Amino acid sequence: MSTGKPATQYQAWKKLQQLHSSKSSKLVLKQLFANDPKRFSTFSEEFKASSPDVSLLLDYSKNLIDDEVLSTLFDLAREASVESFRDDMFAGKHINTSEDRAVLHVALRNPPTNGFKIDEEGVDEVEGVLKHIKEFSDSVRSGEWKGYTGKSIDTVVNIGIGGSDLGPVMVCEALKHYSKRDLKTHFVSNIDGTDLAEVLKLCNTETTLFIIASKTFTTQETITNAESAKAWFLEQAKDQSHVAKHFVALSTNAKAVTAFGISESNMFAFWDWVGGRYSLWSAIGLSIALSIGFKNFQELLNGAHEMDKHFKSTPLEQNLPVILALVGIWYNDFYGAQTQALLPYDQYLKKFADYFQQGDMESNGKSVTKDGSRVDYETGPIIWGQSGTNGQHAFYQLIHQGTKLIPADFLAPVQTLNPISGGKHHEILLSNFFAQPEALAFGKTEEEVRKELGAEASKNAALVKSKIFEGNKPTNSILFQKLTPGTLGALVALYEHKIHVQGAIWGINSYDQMGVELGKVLAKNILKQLGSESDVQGHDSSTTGLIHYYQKNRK
Ligand SMILES: O=P(O)(O)OC[C@H]1O[C@](O)(CO)[C@@H](O)[C@@H]1O
Repeated sequence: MSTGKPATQYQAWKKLQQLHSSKSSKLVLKQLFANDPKRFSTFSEEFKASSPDVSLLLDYSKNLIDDEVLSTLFDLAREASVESFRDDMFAGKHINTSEDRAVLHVALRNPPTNGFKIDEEGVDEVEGVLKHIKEFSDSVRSGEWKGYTGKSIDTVVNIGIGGSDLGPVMVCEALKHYSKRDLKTHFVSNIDGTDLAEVLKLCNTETTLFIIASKTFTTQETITNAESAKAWFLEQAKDQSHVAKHFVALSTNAKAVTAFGISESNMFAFWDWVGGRYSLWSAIGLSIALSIGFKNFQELLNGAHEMDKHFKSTPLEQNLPVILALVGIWYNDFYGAQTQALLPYDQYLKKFADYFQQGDMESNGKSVTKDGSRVDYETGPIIWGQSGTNGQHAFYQLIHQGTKLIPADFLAPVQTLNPISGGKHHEILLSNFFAQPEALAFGKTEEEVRKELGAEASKNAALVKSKIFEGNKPTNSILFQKLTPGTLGALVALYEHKIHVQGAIWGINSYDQMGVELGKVLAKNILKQLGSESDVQGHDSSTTGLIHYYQKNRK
């Protein structure tokens, strides 16, 4: 188990505080690189999976660290029992203590041959569900699965929210290159009727398959959207028995699925040891398998499994998720950085940051430790970002010259999947991928600006100042070979394990999400009161005023 101790109690934490006060002014990237020609090779690690396609290089040399800081960060990981907590997860211990659950998404991407045996209900059913996914996706993709008028399926609509949406959305976008183009995939998540209404305009009842994805099968948004989709379908199809050809469910809740009108044979199961935001590897990935085919889905799982093996067996000093987690903690807890940017230089990864907003922020956005003490240090960062080079023309100004420290991860493929115009686009893209971390780290001095401006510099002091780049902004750079399903699996697992390590050090439970409950309960109560003004009871004057304004003005 993780110690669950407040992180400030670790000796290494105290030492890191001292190191930050005594040497942060000396951790200047320009000097650190000048003093050590081997800095890149010292502070970079390569990950190679057994499949030659899946490899990546993590360069973390452009961080505000030296040997002493880094070795103290590794001491912190050891003191916080990161290794045994990791082993507990793989062993199926109930590390999600508040819900008394194992955390076993790693068991979903575990080939059956390596003897990973865990005594937890459902672990031995993983293969069976994968087989079900294979058979079903093959049959839909081949056209063998027919709708109620005998036509094949050409449109898939996944209805789900949070972890039952974001993973499939991100992966289907990321692996679009491998997708079956004549099978359209749509995602409906928001309770806002606009979301469903706009997707239904693109669908034909005869050829559309609805996937109702909900771990609990009680989520208000998903069940309401699913019911409206079923009503839309039945308006045309008329006969309730046709639902079986057009609606399938992904859930842990067989009772609620059958009550909704979907038979158990059309249900793809998973288990409560799969957290929603870690569920794309489970039956929740059905839309992925439909889009890219089961073989590619399996490769995605295999790539993640390779990263699991790396995380499980590599010494901390060479362990990529551990390194990312530790340098993240250095900024989050000692430099006071509030956010972490994820900046993929690959258009296919444009949803990567959105996905890890839930992955990271729902996991580590906690303020009490596992034993209930209020933390007196910062926990999970705000995750944000977008694909390069779009971000450069939007928010990089603030990263370069604003007042905030924004640690950023840059990710890019060595090889593009679309080498158009003789590879020109990719070379331009990558030149930006290389240039931005360089500019952030080394900046531009006043002297350089003055030289560049020539005579004008002496006339316009403000202009000179505005053109200075202070530099010393930390980044990680991740270069992967090519965006294959396996590589994506490895990248996602890399960040999942980073989140795990950070949660272990902060002593929090990364695997529950109590913070989403209160708003849900209040909304249910308010929904009952929206009928008339006199029903609106028990709120503050602001909430009451807003509801009354709505009631007076709705048509
Ligand atoms: O799959 P379900 O049960 O519909 O839940 C959807 C999402 O709601 C949450 O519980 C809260 O947002 C997430 O953790 C989960 O991914």
